[in-house]
Amino acid sequence: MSPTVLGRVTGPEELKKLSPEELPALAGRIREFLVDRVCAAGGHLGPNLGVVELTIALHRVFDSPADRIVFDTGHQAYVHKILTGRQDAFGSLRAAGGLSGYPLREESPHDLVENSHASTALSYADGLARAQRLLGEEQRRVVAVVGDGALTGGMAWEAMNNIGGGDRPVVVVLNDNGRSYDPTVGSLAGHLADLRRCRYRGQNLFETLGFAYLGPVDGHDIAAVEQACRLAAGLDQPVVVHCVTEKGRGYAPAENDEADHMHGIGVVDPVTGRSRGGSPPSWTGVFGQELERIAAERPDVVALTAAMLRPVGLHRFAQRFPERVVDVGIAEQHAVTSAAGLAMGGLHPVVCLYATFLNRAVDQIMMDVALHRLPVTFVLDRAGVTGPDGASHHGMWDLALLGAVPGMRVAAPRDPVRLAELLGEAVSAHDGPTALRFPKGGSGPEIPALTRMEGVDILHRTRSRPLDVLIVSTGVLAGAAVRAAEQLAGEGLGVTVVDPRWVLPVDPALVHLASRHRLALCVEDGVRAGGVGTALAQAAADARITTPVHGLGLPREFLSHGDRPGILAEHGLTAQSIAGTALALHGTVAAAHRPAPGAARPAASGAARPSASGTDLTPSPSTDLTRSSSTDLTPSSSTALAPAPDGERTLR
Ligand SMILES: Cc1ncc(C[n+]2csc(CCOP(=O)(O)OP(=O)(O)O)c2C)c(N)n1
Ligand SMILES: CC(=O)[C@@H](O)[C@H](O)COP(=O)(O)O
Ligand SMILES: [Mg+2]
Repeated sequence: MSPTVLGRVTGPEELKKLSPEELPALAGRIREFLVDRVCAAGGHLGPNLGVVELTIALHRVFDSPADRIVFDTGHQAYVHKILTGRQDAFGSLRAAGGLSGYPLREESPHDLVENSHASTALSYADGLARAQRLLGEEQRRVVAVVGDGALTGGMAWEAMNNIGGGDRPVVVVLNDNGRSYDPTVGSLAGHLADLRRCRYRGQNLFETLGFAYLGPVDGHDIAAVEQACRLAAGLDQPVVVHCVTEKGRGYAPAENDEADHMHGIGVVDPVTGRSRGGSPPSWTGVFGQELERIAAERPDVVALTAAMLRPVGLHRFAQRFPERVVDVGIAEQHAVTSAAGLAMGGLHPVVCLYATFLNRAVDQIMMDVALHRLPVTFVLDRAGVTGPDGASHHGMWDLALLGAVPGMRVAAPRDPVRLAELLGEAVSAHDGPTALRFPKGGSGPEIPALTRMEGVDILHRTRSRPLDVLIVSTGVLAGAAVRAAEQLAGEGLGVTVVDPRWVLPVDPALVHLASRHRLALCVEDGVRAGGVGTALAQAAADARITTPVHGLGLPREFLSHGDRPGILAEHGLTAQSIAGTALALHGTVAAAHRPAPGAARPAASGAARPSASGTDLTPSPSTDLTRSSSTDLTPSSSTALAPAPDGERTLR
């Protein structure tokens, strides 16, 4: 096997020059390359090992980027990246500023769609094919590569309906590894299994819907896939090329991994396929265990997942209560409305999703659940900054979206103890929907409260000082907020840190607390605009409270990939930055209200005042105090500060 065959492929043109005899060696080298790089960086290994030959064939038959190749979901596009000139960038896979784990237009003209949310490729393909026809560019082919899992999504069938009903020659390459859904999940799995066994030649769903059908093709036989694709490319109608592949192929640890053939992995030892170090209990694990405990006492509790049984922590629940867990496939919208039906029927459904995938089902949450005030609990894993999966995976929109849903109560546990407590409260609610959000990764230590006041946990207070700053911390930012308060206390400020636990809608107790302070700062691991800070500012304005309310969170932008701590730091969500922001804001507020007739008004400045302790308390990068502060969420700029009266030194 020539080690240089991979190095020679610097783009599709070079790939096309290889002889058929050289291709098995190329496939072997690509597999070695994938195992080496993905085990070192983490990422999607199994899906890519399964599409090596298929992707080689696609790039030899079609002429990308003139022909449009759209990868559904995009987690299986590593081989495509290798073949389109990006081998050298794999050392930085999924790291900040490095190669994205999904197609990314700025990386290459061969990348069309920046995705990760499944089941969209056929719709893109439909639109691209229509556009080409209208523009007279029909010599360009449109190819959608879609997995059997992605094909369980409703959008895929909305597109199939349109494509099959027309005569646009879209080529649908179905990458069927039979892995991404439980055969009991749906009837589609059974139909594909029948097609794989060449049965039901007279009852082919794709043909019935207006597609030509080529297959089943051995997806690891490059010549066979090439032949089928060339045939498909010559047809003047929509066509499905049904390729049968094996997820994780060619790497024993992935082939033998029962979970999902090493679908998505962290950093692992390439020899064993196992991670080298132990990791602390994950939020997901704590949740799964607690739901199982609750379900043992509450026969009405049922769980739903959209093709993510293990990733959302329901594996053990499913083993123990197989009748009480529903995996709907990649079908978040259906999951939500089906949960509404379960609730109408007298059960308490717990819909377990990644926060980013909640976006798919906002209308269903609003109209099918909330309008009917149904007791459905949404558990949003991977909320906030997720990290290496990038822009489409950060679960940063949920607070803003759910904040708009009438009757929705949202909780954000700060530690595993609160997760258990809040989950219990959520499934005890009978009069409307509830949601719980927590991030990706390890759950961390308990953060005890000093006291609980009207359901709000007081995490820190400086009793002997004036009440300068109220920090409202949401969820896991509590630890950073408390450390920030300790730094601020060292600077002579009186600071209170509270964790409302139920963050939306805003608890009136928070508004009252804000009124006792000169300044309120809300910190959240979500988009700032429309989040908890915005809601608190609105509630304060409605109550005619004049304390300025500032928000510290994520900007309304698509944030690229990197590691979670790095991204949080970049956006001012560390103890140091929270303290710096609070200090700077407090300085501005105090200066603005210092009566100094004749004295020059101090210019508002983004710089924190010099630190007595010598600590650099630079405000967060998102706090620009020289402009009308982008973080000032107080609705009316004319509101004046009303300091707490003298003597009001304790919380009430
Ligand atoms: C809307 C949405 N929900 C859930 C997911 C999580 N997810 C990522 S890949 C995947 C399985 C996809 O299966 P398939 O398309 O067959 O690809 P395979 O991994 O088998 O290659 C799922 C459920 C997603 N990406 N998008
Ligand atoms: C493509 C996709 O949506 C999932 O595979 C996701 O990348 C997994 O993320 P986690 O690694 O956080 O489970
Ligand atoms: Mg699959």
